[in-house]
Formats: sequence, structure tokens, C-alpha cells
Amino acid sequence: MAERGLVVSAPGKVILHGEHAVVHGKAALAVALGLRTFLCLRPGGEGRLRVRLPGVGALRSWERPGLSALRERLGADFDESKPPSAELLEALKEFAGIPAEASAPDSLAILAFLYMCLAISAKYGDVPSVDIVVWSELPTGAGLGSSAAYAVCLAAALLHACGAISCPLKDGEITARWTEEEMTLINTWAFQGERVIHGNPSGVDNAVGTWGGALRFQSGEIKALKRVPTLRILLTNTKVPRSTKVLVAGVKEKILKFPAIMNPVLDSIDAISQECQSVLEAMPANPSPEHYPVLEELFDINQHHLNVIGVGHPSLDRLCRVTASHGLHSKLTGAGGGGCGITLLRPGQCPSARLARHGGERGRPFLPPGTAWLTSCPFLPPSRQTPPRRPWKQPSEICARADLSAGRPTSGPPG
Ligand SMILES: Nc1ncnc2c1ncn2[C@@H]1O[C@H](COP(=O)(O)OP(=O)(O)O)[C@@H](O)[C@H]1O
Ligand SMILES: C[C@@](O)(CCOP(=O)(O)O)CC(=O)O
Ligand SMILES: [Mg+2]
Repeated sequence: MAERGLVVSAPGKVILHGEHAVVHGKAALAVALGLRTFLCLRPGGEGRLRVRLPGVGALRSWERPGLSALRERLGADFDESKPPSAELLEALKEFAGIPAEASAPDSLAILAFLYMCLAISAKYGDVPSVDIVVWSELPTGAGLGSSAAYAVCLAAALLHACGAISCPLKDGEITARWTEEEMTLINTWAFQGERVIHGNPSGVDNAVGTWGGALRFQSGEIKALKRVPTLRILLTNTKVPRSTKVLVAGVKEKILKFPAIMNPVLDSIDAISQECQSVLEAMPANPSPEHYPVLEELFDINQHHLNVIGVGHPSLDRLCRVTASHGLHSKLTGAGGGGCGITLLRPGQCPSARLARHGGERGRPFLPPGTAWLTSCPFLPPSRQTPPRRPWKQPSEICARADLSAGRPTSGPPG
């Protein structure tokens, strides 16, 4: 491991179409966000492994021999091609003092960390003696893929600390990418981390967190969308908390209960993703405004479908209603049940100031109490995204940065 340490970062994502359906083998269209999760890895002292997660209020430290002994005891169960078994996760919870049914953000984050650390070190080397801090610009549990960005950062850092992937930084370089082969390995392990947090993820979020840009994802197949137009999308966080794991499990239950009713809905969502992709690919050659009504209608139809499969929420209904009263079209993004919604903006339309300051239905404020105006997100291919604000903060794909400072990185974690 590099003596001077490393900062890794990975972006969050927005799903344009295909959330939930993608878990059941349908297509999804997703794009990396300019908001990222960061991880700082430093050589640790005294044979300890320390992890600090200020975003979820967790700080843990373990002696390496204790972790090695646990790993030896459970070693046969670590296999990156299979979901982590319930028995393995129970054993890790017991070791970490996490109650059996705990689903709090800190519990899931520590469980994912322990699983990834032990599994990666079982395969590639020794349990590393390192200090790890993770912090994020992404809201947690809001549909923007914070769990995947966290898992991608952990996978990259732990694979690096165990010697499974190189340090991509050459002398004098400040930022770098791993090779394609190394990124594939990072993505594979990040998916395992997502499995711990989500239960049954599709893999779309960790694919965007690893590769960045705009992509189509279906059954593990990742296709970069190269010729997509600049779409302006407004992101609104309802700030209603929810858990992806619970929502994904709820959809599965509904499909099992009403297969003949739910499967056609998933097929229709799949067709929406295909149609949207065709429109996006036609737009660069023919950038006429006629495409927008189609994209808007696809948002509306998909939002209805997402309500049908049980992942809507009154806060999201309100977002759709209020934006509709301004001629705009919205849908939820990510797992739903609260979290974030996206609103499509036409070229030249800039409603944020109007909506945020004066908007709202019949004089009521546009945003319900506790709602944040998060950001507006350009839907751009990697090559045309806006330049990074900080040297290592590229808007697409995972990237590594040398921890050049003796102290904290400049955009360091709080506290
Ligand atoms: N910065 C972070 N530090 C630690 N854990 C995180 C971080 N970001 C996300 N997580 C983990 O991911 C979980 C949220 O995942 P999820 O419910 O899928 O929501 P989303 O991925 O939409 O933000 C949190 O409860 C926490 O366990
Ligand atoms: C609902 C789903 O399609 C996306 C979940 O995204 P998020 O965790 O809400 O950011 C689940 C998945 O694809 O794994
Ligand atoms: Mg998630």
C-alpha cells in the first residue's frame, strides 16, 4: 500500500427509467451525478483497523488478530460470485455487536465494511492495518445511490490495501483511473457490498459508481450511452427517509402475490426505457423540441407504474402535482417511497428560482416543510460534463487521488 495513503471517490447516480424493474431483469437508464462519496485510506498503527463513517455516525476499531481469527473461522463462506449467506451475516453481526434485525444506517454500513474487508482479505492477502474515513456529498437513503458509491469506494480501497489492484497514481500525478480490468474487479466487489446493504440489488448503481457517465444496464450487462444529448434535470429531495432494501423486498412480494398483474407493468417499464433510449439517441442528430413531449410523457407513465408497484409516496405525488402546475413533468428516482424525484426541464426553461421562491399550489410554498432544493443535474455523457471543481473531483467514474497532505484532504470529512 502507498505509504502516503490514498483518497478514492465515486459518484452517486440518477436513474432516468427502469428502477425496480431492473432488479427483475429489465433495462434501466442511469447517469452519474456530480455529487460524490470520498474515502481516505491511510496506513494504520499498532496492528489495528479503524473505520470512521461520519455520515452515519459510526466509529469502529478492531485488532487485526481478532479479525484474522474471525476470517479463518468463516473463510469458506467468502465467495464474490454468491450473495453473502444469512449465517455469515449473522456471525458478522454477532462479532460487531449489531442486533440481529438491525437495519439502521450505521449497522448496515459497518456490516458491509466488515464483510468486504474480511472477504477481500481472505482472497487477496492479510487483513490490512489501515485507517479509513468515508464521507459524502450525497444524501443517505434518498435514491441517489449513496450505498453504491460507499461500496465502490470501499471495494477500491480494500482491494488496493490488500494488494489486489495497483495504485494507479504515477509520480507527480494528482488523479488517476484504474485499468479496465481493475475497475471490473472493483465493480464486482462493490456489488457484494450492495448485496449486504440492499439484499437483492440489480448492480446498476455500483456500475454507475464505478464506470460513471450515462449507461444502460440489464442483467449485469453494461452499455455506455455515448451519443446522448444534454438533458437538464432538476433534482428534488423530499427528505422523506426510506430504505431501498425494504422497498425492493416489497416489490418482490407484490410480484409473487400478483404475477399476472405486476409482470406486464415491469414489461411496460422495460419498454419505456427502450423508448427513452431511442429518443435520446435520435436527439443529437435531430435536436428539435418535438422530442420533449415524448420524454415528458414517458416520465408521467413511468411514475404511474412506480405507484402501481407500490413505491410511491405522498411527498412524491406532491412534487409531481406542483411541477405539473408549472407545466413540468416529474417522476421518482431510485427506490422511491420518499427520497428524490427528478423533473425534466426543456431547453431554456429555468424554473428553479420561480418555483422555489414563489411557486406552489394556490399560494402555498412550492416545497413542503423539510424539502430541500438539492441541485440541478446535467444529463451528459462523460466527455461533455462540466469541468471538476476540484482537481480530483471528476464528474464521472471512480477516481483515485494521492493523499498528499500530512493532515486532512482539502475537502475533508466533517469532524
Ligand atoms: N457515506 C456513507 N457512510 C456510511 N454508510 C453509507 C454512506 N452512504 C451510504 N451508506 C449506507 O447506505 C445506506 C443507504 O442505502 P440505500 O437505502 O440504498 O439508499 P441510497 O443508496 O439511495 O442512498 C445507509 O443506510 C448506509 O448504511
Ligand atoms: C430500486 C433500485 O432499482 C435502485 C435503488 O437505488 P437507491 O438505493 O434508491 O439509490 C434497486 C436496484 O437496482 O438495485
Ligand atoms: Mg442504494
